Amino acid sequence: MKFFMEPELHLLPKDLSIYEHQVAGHGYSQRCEQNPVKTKPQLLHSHDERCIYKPVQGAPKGDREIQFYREVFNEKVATCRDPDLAELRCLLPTFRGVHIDAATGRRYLRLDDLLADFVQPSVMDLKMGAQSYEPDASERKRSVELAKYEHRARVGFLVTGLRAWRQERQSYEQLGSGTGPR
Ligand SMILES: Nc1ncnc2c1ncn2[C@@H]1O[C@H](COP(=O)(O)OP(=O)(O)OP(=O)(O)O)[C@@H](O)[C@H]1O
Ligand SMILES: O=P(O)(O)O[C@@H]1[C@H](O)[C@H](O)[C@@H](OP(=O)(O)O)[C@H](OP(=O)(O)O)[C@H]1O
Repeated sequence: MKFFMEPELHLLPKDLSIYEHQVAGHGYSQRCEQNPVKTKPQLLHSHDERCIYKPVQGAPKGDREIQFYREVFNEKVATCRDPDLAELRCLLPTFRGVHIDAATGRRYLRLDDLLADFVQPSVMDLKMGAQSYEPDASERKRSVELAKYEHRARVGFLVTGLRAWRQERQSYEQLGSGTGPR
């Protein structure tokens, strides 16, 4: 019940749908698998609010992400630990608080849907940098990340997912992690 004591927590609205334009990230691979049992929480969408609800990840990543958005979108920029963070606002979806699903206790970040104005949007998800694990990552995490794209150290980024609308075929083309320059 700890979460209900947080001052800036709101209830998750009803009538949310699974976000159809997610191309990578947590929960995505499971969504693509044929297994009907989905244990990972999914990115949710409110068409009317033009927002997405992104599941807060486990510790420590989830709370770090909340802290990051709270600092960037803090109205009192002068009280930010790093006022330069406010310059990131124009590059990020607007953060509109943390919501909780009362039934499960799971928390969600409410963010503007960057694709709300687009019809048949094409989306590419990238991870910047030559490495995507922390210095103290487990051997397992290292090998999972290294196996995703063998040219990453040289190319300097990884394409984690790409979904492009093909007008001539009137359908989406989907490419997964590991796509990229060779
Ligand atoms: N505000 C948004 N508007 C539209 N689509 C979004 C938004 N946020 C996320 N997405 C979609 O969800 C995907 C995953 O988002 P994101 O990379 O933030 O998730 P993540 O689980 O933190 O991923 P990772 O841990 O791999 O960085 C994006 O590639 C995009 O398809
Ligand atoms: O799509 P899935 O199957 O949920 O897979 C997750 C996805 O690849 C995330 O990008 C990754 O987090 P990071 O980008 O933070 O490494 C996470 O690693 P994790 O399990 O170590 O959190 C994976 O489990």
